[in-house]
Order: sequence, then C-alpha cells, then structure tokens
Amino acid sequence: METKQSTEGKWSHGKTMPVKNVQALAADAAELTEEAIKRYIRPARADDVVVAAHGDNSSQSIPVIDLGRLLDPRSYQLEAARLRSACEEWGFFQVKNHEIPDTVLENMRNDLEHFFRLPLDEKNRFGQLPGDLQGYGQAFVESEHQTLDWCDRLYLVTQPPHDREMRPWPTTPVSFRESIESYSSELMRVTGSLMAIIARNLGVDLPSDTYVSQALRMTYYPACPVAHDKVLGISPHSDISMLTLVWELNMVGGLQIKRQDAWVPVKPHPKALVVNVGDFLEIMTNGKYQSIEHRVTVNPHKERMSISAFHLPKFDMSVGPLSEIVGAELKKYKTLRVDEVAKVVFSSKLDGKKTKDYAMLRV
Ligand SMILES: O=C(O)CCC(=O)C(=O)O
Ligand SMILES: [Fe+2]
Repeated sequence: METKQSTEGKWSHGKTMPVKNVQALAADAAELTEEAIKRYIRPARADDVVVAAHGDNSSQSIPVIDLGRLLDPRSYQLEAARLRSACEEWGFFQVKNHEIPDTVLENMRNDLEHFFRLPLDEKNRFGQLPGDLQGYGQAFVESEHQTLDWCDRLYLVTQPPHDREMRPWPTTPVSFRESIESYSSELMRVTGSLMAIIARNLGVDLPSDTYVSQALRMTYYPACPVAHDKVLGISPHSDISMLTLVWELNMVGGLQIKRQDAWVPVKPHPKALVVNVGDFLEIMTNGKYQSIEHRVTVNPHKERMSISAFHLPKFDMSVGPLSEIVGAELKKYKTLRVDEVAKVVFSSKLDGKKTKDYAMLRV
C-alpha cells in the first residue's frame, strides 16, 4: 500500500543503473584509449548521413522565431504564421528576443560552470539516490551491455514550486539555488508566451495545466579526444515534453536533428534558445505537430554544456488527442496518464521515438 505522501513520489518513477562519472573518466587523459571507453563506442551505422553545416539563411538551418514580433500586435500575424510553419514543418526552431535578462543568464552560466568544476565528491553530495533520477549523475542506463552516453547531468524538478525536492539542489556555489529559481521562472514565462500562441495557431483552448511542470536537465559533455566519431553525447531520442527549451550555454555545437533521414546540425545562436516540440504536444495534436528525433555528438577538443528545460502537463493528468483537432479524423494515439508514460520513458535507454511507439494506436 502507498503510505508515503511525499512530493518525491511524483517524479521518482524513473530509475537508472549507476555508471562511471564521465568527466572523471575523461580527465584521466593518459588512460584514455578506445579500450578504456569501450562502453561508449557505437557500432558504425550505414544510415548515419550528416548534412554539411550551412550558412544562416540556408534551407537546412532551423527557423529563427522572434518572440518580440510575436508579442507585438503589429507583427503578430506574420510571425505567428512563421511559428506555425516551424511547428508543422520542422518541430524545432530557435527563439530570439526572449527578453531573459542578461544577469539571469550570466548567473546561471557562472554557477553551473562552477558546479561542474567542483571535485567529484562535492558534486556527489547532490547525487542521485538509488531509484531516483533527480540530482547529479547519469540516466537512461538499463543494462550492463548498452552503449553509454558521454555526459553527466544535474537533473532537477523545478516547477511547480510545491513539487520541488530540495535535497539534490546544490548549495555550492551559494548563489546556485537562486540562479536556478530565476532561470526556471524566466523559462516558464517564455514557454507560456509560446504555448499561448501555439494554442491560437491550432485554434484550441490549451489549459495552462498542460505545461505547468518543469524539469531542468543541466548537461556536461566532456571533450572526447579518442574515437569521438564513434561516441555520442546523447543517443537519438525525442523528448517526452510538451515543449523543450534548450540553452547551449557555452556556444559549442553538437546538437543534430533528424530530418528526411539525415542529421542536420543546429548552429548555436548567441542570443537564442532552441525550442522543440515534444511527444505530448504530438499526441495532443494527433500528430499535426511532431516531435523530432535528435542527438548530441561530442567534440574532440571542447567540452559542451547545455540546459534543457522540459515543460510537461501535470503528472496526474491524462493526455490524449484533443477532440477539436481530431474532428472527423481517426485518433492516432491513446489517452494516457502522464506519470505512466514517464515511467516507461525514464527507466530505459533513450532510443528513438519511444513515447510514440507506446502511445500510438495501431488501427
Ligand atoms: O544538449 C543538448 O543540446 C540537447 C540535450 C537533449 O536533447 C535533452 O536533454 O533531451
Ligand atoms: Fe532531447
């Protein structure tokens, strides 16, 4: 019988097997051989086509949406049409003019960099506990035999405030909790603005409790001087969220999105966040907007840091295709509880569009 009424219960469904700290492994440069990192080496794949990086105006660059223009009645219509086509045709875009104050970004960057540079023992004071995913560590490890991702992360549930479990929130540096709090609120604001316009574009009334939960995954990808072309920072996956906002905070590229069976690199934009459609938005729109598979490659010389902010419906909500969108069409997805889907996705290896496979109705 469930007796514990703690907030932990809401988010502790996922679990992972413990593996080595990647930053510590990478720091031991003299020992870094292909043999030493064999758990990270992937079999070569014939379908691994990467599109060459293009200039900013290329048809192979993800669209850049201007939030300032979306919020200005004079430019709304044109920019909202651009947002609609970004959601329909790409599933990924960058958002500029988000008006997140520079100090919020700088504090967050400084504190996260500071945290990742702490000795491992210090970071592990805020480590994951067995059976939970929050805190510092690794994720999505379900077997001794799977290929591992070349990254460490600090994962925290940040919204709504009453769902927070403070133990894994670092207290070193001392300003870190405050920086996370401010960053989290700003990202909620940007997400709220985008979701309101996405709902208008879709002609639906999306209740705000479909994007009230937020989790931040702060990821450190060490440089990988050995066999970097056979190692991935994050395996191909789609995000379980409604909308994910990613900040590539030290401007090192590596994110690639799958488009027409090839991988398209996303060039970091100094003033923009990357936004992507998640699985729950795909389900609610009955596939009108689709979540897109993406992955992160590693750099032989440079470390990379990013913060993914996942925005999700309330955990005890059931999510399915919205009847206003389905209309006379067939429903393509089941209606499922958010925590049920999360449990499946968070406890196993990242592998393509797993939520879709789980939620799709085979008619
Ligand atoms: O690091 C990135 O750019 C993206 C990470 C990502 O895909 C994720 O956290 O789900
Ligand atoms: Fe992702």
